[in-house]
Amino acid sequence: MLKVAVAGASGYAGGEALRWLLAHPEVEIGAVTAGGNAGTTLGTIHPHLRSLADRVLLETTPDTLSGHDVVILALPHGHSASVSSVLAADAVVIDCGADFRLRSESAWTTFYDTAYAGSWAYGLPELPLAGGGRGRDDLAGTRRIAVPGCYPTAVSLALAPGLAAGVVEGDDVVVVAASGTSGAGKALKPHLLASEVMGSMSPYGVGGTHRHTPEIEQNLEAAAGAPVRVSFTPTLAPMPRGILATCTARVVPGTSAADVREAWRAAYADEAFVHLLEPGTWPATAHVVGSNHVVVQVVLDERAGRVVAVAAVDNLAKGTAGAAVQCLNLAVGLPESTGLLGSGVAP
Ligand SMILES: NC(=O)C1=CN([C@@H]2O[C@H](COP(=O)(O)OP(=O)(O)OC[C@H]3O[C@@H](n4cnc5c(N)ncnc54)[C@H](OP(=O)(O)O)[C@@H]3O)[C@@H](O)[C@H]2O)C=CC1
Ligand SMILES: CC(=O)N[C@@H](CCC(=O)OP(=O)(O)O)C(=O)O
Repeated sequence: MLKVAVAGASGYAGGEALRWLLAHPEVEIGAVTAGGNAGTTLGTIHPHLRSLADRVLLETTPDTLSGHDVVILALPHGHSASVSSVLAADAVVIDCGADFRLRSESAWTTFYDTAYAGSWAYGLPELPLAGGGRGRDDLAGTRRIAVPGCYPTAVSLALAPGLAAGVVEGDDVVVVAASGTSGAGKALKPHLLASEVMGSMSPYGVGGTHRHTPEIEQNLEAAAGAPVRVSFTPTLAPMPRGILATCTARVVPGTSAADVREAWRAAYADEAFVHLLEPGTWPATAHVVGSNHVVVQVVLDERAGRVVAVAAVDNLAKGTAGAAVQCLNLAVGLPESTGLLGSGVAP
């Protein structure tokens, strides 16, 4: 059995990591740690995690996190470098935060206000890469993994097949994506009050300012093998979980609808968690909530000369904690889908 600690277990991502770890046949849950909630029980914070209700949340220190095979960090940005640097080099550390996602220091300093900490192997196993590889090629046996952001997961999986297959241009990618409110974490924020969010949708981070923009470009550039420019607009939707990303990009002249379909079909034909839907059916967040699955659809808009690619993910599952467990599996040499094949919840 693998002994797994979760830091930030009182938050949404940490709680979701525990939910997946409870369903994992090879995992024993070790330390669960928090910030201000240290000293309280998990049952007070996450009453849905019934079997862990009596576990006391510990402080997040090198002592409480040492002695584990795997440590999952679900902390706010800026904390992972100091926490991970004191953990044993042979422990697998999987960071759900943004700290180690970007390979470009200048992109980091443009979009984040903490010091650049470097980059780790990027945890998007299904990402099709230029030249035929996959994101997972970097992950087997790795000890340090950065889990992607939730929007970059949805957008990258929606569009990368077309860029990797050379049927889509990368210089004019436009993305509008809606997220449920849990994407913003559990801390109290005025714009997330029920009376602000219920019955309303609103954009934020508009005008190329959202910090996921460089991460999306990094992924799509890895798929295209060439520079990519993205205009990304996130929106907040009145639902607790889920992301729906609607992405458009110009097609390479001469590309047919069949070429488009084949690029996406081939990219995901063998994937356990990413599913290209039958023509005419479109992704919905309700189809993936509670699961580690991603649903994708693509169509050629012939009048506009653009593909429209849509993906739905659960931001807390494949968008964070499910991905963390998938990366754990790859890092320790277990089958990638171990503990993750459960269905979603509906309605
Ligand atoms: N929510 C989502 O959909 C996604 C989140 N992520 C990433 O996962 C990470 C966690 O996000 P999320 O769960 O949403 O955030 P939450 O605000 O819900 O949880 C944050 C967690 O970090 C703990 N924490 C805060 N400050 C400190 C500190 N100084 N020292 C130790 N622990 C601290 C909190 O403990 P306490 O409450 O006890 O103070 C809590 O357990 C973030 O980096 C986020 O970017 C990534 C993808 C998607
Ligand atoms: C709705 C909402 O506020 N979402 C968050 C994204 C959450 C996430 O995936 O990203 P990180 O891991 O990079 O924090 C945001 O827009 O910042």
